[in-house]
Amino acid sequence: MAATSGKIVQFFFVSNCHQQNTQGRRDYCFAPSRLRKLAWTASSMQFRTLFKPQNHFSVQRNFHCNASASATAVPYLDKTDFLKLQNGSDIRGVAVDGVEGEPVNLTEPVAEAIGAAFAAWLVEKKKADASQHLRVSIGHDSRISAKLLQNAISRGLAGGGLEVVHYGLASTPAMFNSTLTKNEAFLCPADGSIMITASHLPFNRNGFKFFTNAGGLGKADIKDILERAADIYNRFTEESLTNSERKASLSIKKVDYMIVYTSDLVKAVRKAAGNIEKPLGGFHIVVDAGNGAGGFFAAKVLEPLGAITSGSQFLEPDGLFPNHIPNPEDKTAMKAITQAVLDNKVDLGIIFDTDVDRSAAVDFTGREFNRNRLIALMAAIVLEEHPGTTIVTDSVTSDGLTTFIEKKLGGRHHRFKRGYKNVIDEAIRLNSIGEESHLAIETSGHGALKENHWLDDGAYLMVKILNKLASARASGKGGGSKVLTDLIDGLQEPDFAVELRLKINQNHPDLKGG
Ligand SMILES: O=P(O)(O)OC[C@H]1O[C@H](O)[C@H](O)[C@@H](O)[C@@H]1O
Repeated sequence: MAATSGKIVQFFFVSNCHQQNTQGRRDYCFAPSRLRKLAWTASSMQFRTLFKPQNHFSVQRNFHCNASASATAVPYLDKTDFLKLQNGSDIRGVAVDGVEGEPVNLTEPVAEAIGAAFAAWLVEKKKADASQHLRVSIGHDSRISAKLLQNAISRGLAGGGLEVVHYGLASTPAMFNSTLTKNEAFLCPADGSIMITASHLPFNRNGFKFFTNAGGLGKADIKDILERAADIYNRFTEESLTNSERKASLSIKKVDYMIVYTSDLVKAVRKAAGNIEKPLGGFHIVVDAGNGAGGFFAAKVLEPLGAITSGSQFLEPDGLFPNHIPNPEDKTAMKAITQAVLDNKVDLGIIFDTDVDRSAAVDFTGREFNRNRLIALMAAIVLEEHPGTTIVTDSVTSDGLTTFIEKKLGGRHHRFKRGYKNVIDEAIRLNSIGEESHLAIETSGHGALKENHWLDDGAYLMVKILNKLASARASGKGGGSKVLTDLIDGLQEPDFAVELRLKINQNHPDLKGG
């Protein structure tokens, strides 16, 4: 294996893979813990490409992974191992081996147990009896471990008696949307939905976000599911694993749900523009999907609306994220989309994170609409529609933003705990106690609107911005994205802002008892 720079790492999936050495011998690899039962099949797929992923390791893609686990190997894990996979209201773990100090903990059997646990949780939640076949939709982003985890979690769901529908490459907001859509031709609505993603985290991570039509699952639900998963996992037998695999092979269906989701976005822009077929005709807009799942936005949303999208970049899914981290909070990512805007002399640039629940934009001069500026822009748009409404944001927003929302726009700025689910739940709570709020948004680029079912959707935020562009032109105001820039005129910006994130060791003795 040759190195081009830095450290050489050969990546392989620990849970269910083998590497083939030069003599053609297969070396099986498993998580280094107490093995209770062990047997994997060896059907394989192989990748051989030299590339340089986002973490600057030089890596030769040379690994072989089973498409399915046919039988019965589960190393012993206890409840705490499962609970460590909780990341707020998501599940996140390491799914690909090879990064020093980051052993795989999101293996296929673990994912299968989580699927079975979600099935049991959902049946209980929906008070479904055995005759009702609840339906769960599953989508994933571009990560290299996506397919294996999809198949594993599907086995858990199918084993639990649920109908499983695969959407393939999808966005997180589309998955939530599938629980709301009523369209039997696309097997909707789904009773539950799972997005396989670790958002903007490095390529070796992966995880799950869960939805019902009531929204994303909260922290308590995730803990409940992980506790159930630990019990299920340690009760796995050869027979139960074979049975769930058989059920999965008989029951999994596939649909291209992104057709429904993207056409809803297109309809929303057309409607806001007074039912014009191509309200973005003549606008030149570039998209940077960072090789995540958001590439659809150029061809499936902007182009049908009439926009030119040439110069868009990193639209092809590549789970090694070879160009930049797909995250609008990341400086390199913002620099990349800004450069694309300036090089192509376009009206607007749009950037998404890997699973498209975060977004940001760049105006024609290269000015970034991210962090406080994105919130100010969205607040200006929403406050025009709902004068006086409360804008709920995360806690690290600037005082200049508060002044802008309250003094210039006439709204109220309600700062709350960081975390997209926290700000959304807070906005819903405020409405329930009589304080009107139409927007919950974070500096991270996550944002949800009341008019869109509080769906945390980076693509919908961009739709609101596109509506503004289209309506400004329809009313005779030209100037491309200047209309957006003008909306945040008067926003005071901090001269200097730096964010420090401290790694806290949860097991440190100083944290005990306090
Ligand atoms: O799902 P993600 O895009 O990773 O975001 C989930 C959360 O990640 C981090 O904790 C950020 O600080 C939060 O602002 C964000 O809500």
